[in-house]
Amino acid sequence: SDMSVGTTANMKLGEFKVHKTEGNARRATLMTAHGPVQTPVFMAVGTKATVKAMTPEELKDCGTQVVLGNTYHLHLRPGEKTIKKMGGLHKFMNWHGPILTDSGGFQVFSLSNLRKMSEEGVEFRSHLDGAKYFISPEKSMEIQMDLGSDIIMAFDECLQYPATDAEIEKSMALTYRWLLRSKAAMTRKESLLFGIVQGGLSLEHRLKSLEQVTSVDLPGYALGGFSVGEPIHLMHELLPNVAPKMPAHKPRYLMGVGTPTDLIIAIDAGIDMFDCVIPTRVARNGTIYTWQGKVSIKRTEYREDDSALDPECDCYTCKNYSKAYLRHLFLSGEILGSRLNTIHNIHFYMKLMEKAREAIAEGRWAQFRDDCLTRFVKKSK
Ligand SMILES: Nc1nc(=O)c2cc3nc(NCCN4CCCCC4)[nH]c3cc2[nH]1
Ligand SMILES: [Zn+2]
Repeated sequence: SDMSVGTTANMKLGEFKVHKTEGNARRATLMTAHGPVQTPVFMAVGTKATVKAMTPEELKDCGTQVVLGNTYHLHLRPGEKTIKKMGGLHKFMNWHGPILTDSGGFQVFSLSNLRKMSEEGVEFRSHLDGAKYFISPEKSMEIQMDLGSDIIMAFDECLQYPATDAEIEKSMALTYRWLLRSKAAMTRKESLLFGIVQGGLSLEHRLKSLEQVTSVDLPGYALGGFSVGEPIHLMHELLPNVAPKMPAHKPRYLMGVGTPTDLIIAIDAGIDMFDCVIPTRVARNGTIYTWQGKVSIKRTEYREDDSALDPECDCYTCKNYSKAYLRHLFLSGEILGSRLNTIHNIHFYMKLMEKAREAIAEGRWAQFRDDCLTRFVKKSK
C-alpha cells in the first residue's frame, strides 16, 4: 500500500522525496502545509469550491488527496476576500487536505471575453455579468494567498493551439517575466509556488522555456500549454523529450491532463501530478471509465442489466447499484445519476493512481503500464 515507502513524519514543508524510480516513472511524496501527497497523484477539479456532485467525505472515501480551486472563478464569485473572511477555502468548502489553485490566466483566455493584454496583466470582462476585472501576477498571488492555497500556480500566459514561433517566443518571455513577479509577490510561507513551463508544441521552445523557468528556484514545476486543442499525439510525442529534463528532485505537474491513457503515458515520461475535469464532466454525461474500457450507460443493452458498472471496481456505486438503475437515472436526468457516476469515475482515477504508485514502488511499472494501455484502448461500449 501507499505506506510501503516508509514514513513521511520528519519531512519539511515543500520537501519532495523520490522513493523509487523505474525508467522515467517515479514514486515520490510531496509535503504540503495540509499533509503529504503521494505521487503519482490525480487531483480532483473543484473549480468553484466544489468537486461537482461530490461531498468532501465522498472524495476522501474515493482516495482523493488534493482538490483544485480556480483563482478566476473564485475571484468573480464569491470573491477571495469573502472566502478569507469565512476562514479560507479549506474551511469554506470543508476540505482539509491539500488544495492547489490555478492562477487564472488560462481561465481568462478560455472563458472571459473582451480582454486587453499588457505587460502589467490582463483586463477582461466577467463571463457572468460583463463586469470589468484586471488580473496581474501580483493580483493572482494575492487571491491565491487569501484563499489559503497550499500549492499556488505562477501567473502565466497559456497560448491556444496552433501558435506561430514568434507568438510562442513572445508569450514564453512574458510568462518568464510574470514568473519573477509572481515569486516576488509570494509572502505566504505555508504556500508552495510552482512555475509553469510553456513553449507551445515546439521542442526547441519547450527546452528554452524549461531552462528559463527552472532557473528560478521553486518547490515544483508544471508543464502548461498542453491540452489546448492540439492533436493529443503531439503531446504524447513531446512529453518524453521534456518531462525527464525537468528537475529530478522537484514535482512535475502536467496541467489539464487527461484521460486514463494520457495519465499512464505521462507517468511513463516522468510526470508526478495531474488534474482534469474529464472524470467528473463525462460522468454527468453518462460516460463511465472501467478497467475494461469506456462504458456509455445510456445504451439500450443495459436496460435490464443487473451487473455493476465495473465488476473489478469496489466503489460505493458498483457495490450498490446496477447498470439498469444508473441508465434509468441518466435517462431521467436525475441528480443521483450524476452523483453515482461521478463517485465511480473519481474512484476509478484514484485507484488507477494508487495501482500506479504500487507498481512503481514494487518494480513492475512496465508491466502495469502495458496492461493498462491494452485495457483502455478504444473498446467503448
Ligand atoms: N495556469 C495554467 N497554465 C496553463 O498553461 C494551463 C494549460 C491547461 N490546459 C488545460 N487543458 C484542459 C483541457 N480540458 C480537457 C477536458 C475538457 C475540458 C478541457 N488546462 C490548463 C490549465 C492551465 N493553467
Ligand atoms: Zn465503481
